[in-house]
Amino acid sequence: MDFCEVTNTDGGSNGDRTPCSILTGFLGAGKTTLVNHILKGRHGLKIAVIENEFGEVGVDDALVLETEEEVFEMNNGCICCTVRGDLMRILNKLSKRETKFDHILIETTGLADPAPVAQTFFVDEDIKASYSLDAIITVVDCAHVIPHLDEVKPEGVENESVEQVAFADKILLNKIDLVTQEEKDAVIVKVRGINKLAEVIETTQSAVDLNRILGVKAFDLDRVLQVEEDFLDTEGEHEHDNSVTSVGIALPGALSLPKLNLWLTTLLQTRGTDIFRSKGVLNISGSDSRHVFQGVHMLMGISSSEEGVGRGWKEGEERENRIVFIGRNLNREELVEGFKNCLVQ
Ligand SMILES: Nc1nc2c(ncn2[C@@H]2O[C@H](COP(=O)(O)OP(=O)(O)OP(=O)(O)O)[C@@H](O)[C@H]2O)c(=O)[nH]1
Repeated sequence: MDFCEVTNTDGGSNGDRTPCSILTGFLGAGKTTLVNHILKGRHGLKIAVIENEFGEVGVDDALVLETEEEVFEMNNGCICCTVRGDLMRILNKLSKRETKFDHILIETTGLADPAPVAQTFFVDEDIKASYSLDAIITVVDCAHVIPHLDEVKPEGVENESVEQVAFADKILLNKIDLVTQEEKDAVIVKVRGINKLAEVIETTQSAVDLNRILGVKAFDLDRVLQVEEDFLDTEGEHEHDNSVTSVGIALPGALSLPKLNLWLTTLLQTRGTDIFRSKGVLNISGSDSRHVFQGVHMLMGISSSEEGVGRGWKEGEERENRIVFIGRNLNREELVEGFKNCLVQ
């Protein structure tokens, strides 16, 4: 992979304020891949990552690279609603540290509206004094985004996918390896219909030149106020699509890889329209490697630490299997039963 040098080594600081980027994009678009790409870059920046994950059984901590950078988890709700207080607390705590970070990355869940997260930087006096919002970076999955952008939600319910594109300062058109030229052009037309001003950058594996996204001072409050005039109104309500839920399962034991492959392939082939996202960390029978499962709608893959994906099991670490499904009409019992059937007896 290309390593990118960030020449602006002050992290695009505004005075003493630390620049922050909000990384957003629908489920499975490539946000964690982008975080890993940034952490691997030779940019000389001391970066903190704040992660928010949807669902009660977290696996994202296992998917972010082992790194010297500090990663903070916020898994008690959605960043744009209930955990905004947690975000403010983490940011305020970090600003009081003696060793300061050069840049903060905030990865939202794929179902978050970035606007209330961005609002945090303008309504809290301590945060305003310590941080500047550098850019909202939206990762778009070219292969899957159109049905999500087109979806008509019930009255009053937000289309988070549209909000994520609308508020973006930088849009990564990711997974261009999965689409034809015509499909990509259709995504560009759709995205441009929602946001005419953001810079659009085509990527695979979220591999973007970091000079184009970090320390860029791209967030423009005036533009956002044109998109949403009550952006600074902290009393403003936003309603999520509650038909999208998650089922998280944690199981001890070892799994049979052929059984698991068959179960997941069949499940996603038949239910992959409703199951938007699935992911997991797995203990496979007969293998000492830690396996990672990734699914976005019907596309899925299982890879292992032996192949260089994720880290291996640590000495003494409990080899638990954790899997998460996010989507509509999920049947917990059926999913638990299916997953359990993949255990080696
Ligand atoms: N083919 C292809 N796959 C990609 C690309 N970028 C990311 N992926 C894969 O897409 C899957 C989801 O990527 P993540 O980075 O975990 O996506 P995410 O947006 O963090 O997902 P959530 O946090 O669950 O919303 C993984 O299997 C990635 O390896 C790409 O450009 N092309």
